[in-house]
Amino acid sequence: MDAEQWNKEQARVDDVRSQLKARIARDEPLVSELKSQVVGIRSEFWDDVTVNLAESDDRIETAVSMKQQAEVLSERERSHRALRSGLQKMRRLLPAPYFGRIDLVEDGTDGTPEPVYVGVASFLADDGETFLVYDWRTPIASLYYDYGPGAVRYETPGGEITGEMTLKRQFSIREGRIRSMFDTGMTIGDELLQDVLSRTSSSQMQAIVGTIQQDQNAIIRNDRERLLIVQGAAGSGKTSAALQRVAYLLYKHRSRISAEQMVLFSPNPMFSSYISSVLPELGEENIKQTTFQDYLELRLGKRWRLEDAAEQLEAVLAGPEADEEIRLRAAAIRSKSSVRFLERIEAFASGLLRSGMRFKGFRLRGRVVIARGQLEERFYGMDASIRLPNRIELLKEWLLEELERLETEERDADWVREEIEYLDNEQYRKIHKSLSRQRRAGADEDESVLEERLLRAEVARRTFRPLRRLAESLAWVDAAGLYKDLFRGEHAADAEEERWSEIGSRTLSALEEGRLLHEDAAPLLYLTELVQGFRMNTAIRYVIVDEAQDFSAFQFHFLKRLFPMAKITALGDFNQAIFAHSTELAASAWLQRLYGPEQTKTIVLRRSYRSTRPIVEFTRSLLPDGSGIEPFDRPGELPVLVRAGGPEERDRLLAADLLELEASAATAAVICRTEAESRAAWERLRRMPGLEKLKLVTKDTVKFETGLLVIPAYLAKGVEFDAVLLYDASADAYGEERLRKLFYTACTRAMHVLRMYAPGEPSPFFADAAPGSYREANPARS
Ligand SMILES: Nc1ncnc2c1ncn2[C@@H]1O[C@H](COP(=O)(O)OP(=O)(O)OP(=O)(O)O)[C@@H](O)[C@H]1O
Repeated sequence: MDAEQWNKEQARVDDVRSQLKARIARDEPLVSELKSQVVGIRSEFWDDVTVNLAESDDRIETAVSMKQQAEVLSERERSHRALRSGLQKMRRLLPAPYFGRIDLVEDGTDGTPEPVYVGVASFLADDGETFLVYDWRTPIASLYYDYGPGAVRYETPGGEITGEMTLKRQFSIREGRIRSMFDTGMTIGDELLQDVLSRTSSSQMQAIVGTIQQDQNAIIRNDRERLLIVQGAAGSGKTSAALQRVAYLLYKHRSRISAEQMVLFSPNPMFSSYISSVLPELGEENIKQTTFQDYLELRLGKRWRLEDAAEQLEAVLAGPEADEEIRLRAAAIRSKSSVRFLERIEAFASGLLRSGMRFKGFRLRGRVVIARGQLEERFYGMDASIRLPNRIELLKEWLLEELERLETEERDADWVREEIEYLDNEQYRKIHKSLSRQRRAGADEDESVLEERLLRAEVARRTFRPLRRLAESLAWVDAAGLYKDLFRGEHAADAEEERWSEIGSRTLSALEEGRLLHEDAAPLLYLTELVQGFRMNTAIRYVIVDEAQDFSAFQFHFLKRLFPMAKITALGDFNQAIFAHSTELAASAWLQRLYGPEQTKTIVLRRSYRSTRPIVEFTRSLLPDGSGIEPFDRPGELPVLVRAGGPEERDRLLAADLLELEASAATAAVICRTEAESRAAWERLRRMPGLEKLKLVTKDTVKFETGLLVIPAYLAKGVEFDAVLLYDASADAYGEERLRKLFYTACTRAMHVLRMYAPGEPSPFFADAAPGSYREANPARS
């Protein structure tokens, strides 16, 4: 880049910055002035309105006066909000007003190229028309991500615009100084990306707007189909794209959709904390984040001891695959997460229209007042065309009426007389108040008769209250009983799932003990909702599912029903499918069918940005179909397999490496297979000199912190570390084929350094790695 160009661009940066500073200086006092006005109006609201309610004229005057004040207040609040948000944007732009420039000659104009500067927010000149900076989410800015110099086109709300791009330039600006500047072709410069990717990790994910790649941009701006599936290699920017997508959608639909109308399903609370700063960094409010486990807890948690996904995984990893119990458990998880089971539950639910429904009767003081049989009789006495949830609703209405009738009837029962003795003072006071009211109203009953009548009514009402609540809650539909039926008698005999009868007896005994295994939670809830009717949330417009390969068929069906007005974005990587119930995303026929092919789009991301080229070359060669994964050309050291004579030696070598890495890496993570292994490793390592500060991450850790840490592989999903030290890469730990994806997931967390320690024979996965893609070290012997 010649000096003249550089100086010109620097002069423009200086100019934009001085306009920003002038505008900030102008608006700052205005914002504080408006704020004090708002606070003032709020506190004086009642002083300034004439409150006089005595005469009707006064009342009108009061209402008018209040309305006027309220209007002034909301107008000031609006202006304050708008000005404050403008100020925040300008402050964000000040250190680096933009990161890109394209020159565009629109078709039908005089041929003069129009420069378009792209930054994190728009900034207009004082004339209110000239864009000094365009927000990266404006339609014209999409050219920056989608094209290189040459013919271009983009969509605007007013139609398509075509033209020619004559220049594409990227900047790295810090504190107002241009640090680097490149003219580029199609892709957004490797140089800048190199620069961004070579940094060390942090406790929070970073925004990537300056270097979004074309395929990522397609994810960010897609707003057509109901379901967007993204299958992307480890580190290909799925989570990043998802978050910039949220920012884009909030901008695009800013007058219609707010952050509360979006929800992101993340794998665990620590991951939520890791990504929580991206949207604020982009000037947007955070959207609600939740986990599927939270939803299950909310719906089922009170009645059951609910196992979570981590506990399930730990159970499956607790012993060798050949272990009979483990094999059975894995088979159960697979079967219960399958589409076949889902369809079987649906068929079972339709069968309930004719027979097999289960209810729980209502008891009052140990006596059955509404028997199961009565409920069944009414249920099956209804017209055959009425759907299950409608029948339940009708039955509930009948139940409430019936309870009311019973309550009236019961008032005269002897037990009521006895219960009256136990009424507390408060109750008595209430009744006497009501008594005197009725007296005033002219009731001519004898005082004591009237009192007794009221007391009896009160006792009956109190006693029936829990029954009424029960009726409302639909807990009288015996959903667990119905679910158990799937594992008993004719239904179990019909099942095609492998080893169903053994799975059945395990399931039944867990349920009897009040334990709900993770794989049973979603199916049980699904069956319950098929019978009782689905609860819906119609306010949510966008649902983002990260680590979507960990969602089962049931969970996707839930999302569809739970959020009927939402578009769903499902991002995942089948190669990181560490749970037995995982979904193949792009290749999954049933997922494609969820909304139908017309409403489904799949985007595949192949390029991996997180790790250096040597790490990607090593990790992809562990996969049977890994050749499709493209490394980004960032140099680094070869992954190392450190052979140790035994666990003690491994600990010593690993501890020495940790201490050495501490100087260069913001975060070095010792990754273990399970929580139990992590805890044991942590106990051993932190006793070594210098490692007292080593942190242990568990599923209860809610905040992601940098430093030296020990973490189980499944919790490390989605996050990244400068250095990864695989605690045990021996055949003992990773000898089984089923652990390949867990091994891959652990290794792909590394950005710059990957070291794997084998205290015994190394895992057979090393034999599959591409020749020369890692080196061996045998430090103790060398
Ligand atoms: N276009 C980009 N520009 C700069 N950095 C990027 C870009 N795309 C991805 N990255 C970086 O690559 C790393 C991995 O991104 P991210 O976590 O979004 O990937 P992922 O596909 O969700 O990974 P995984 O499936 O392994 O969890 C992050 O550090 C992210 O900032």
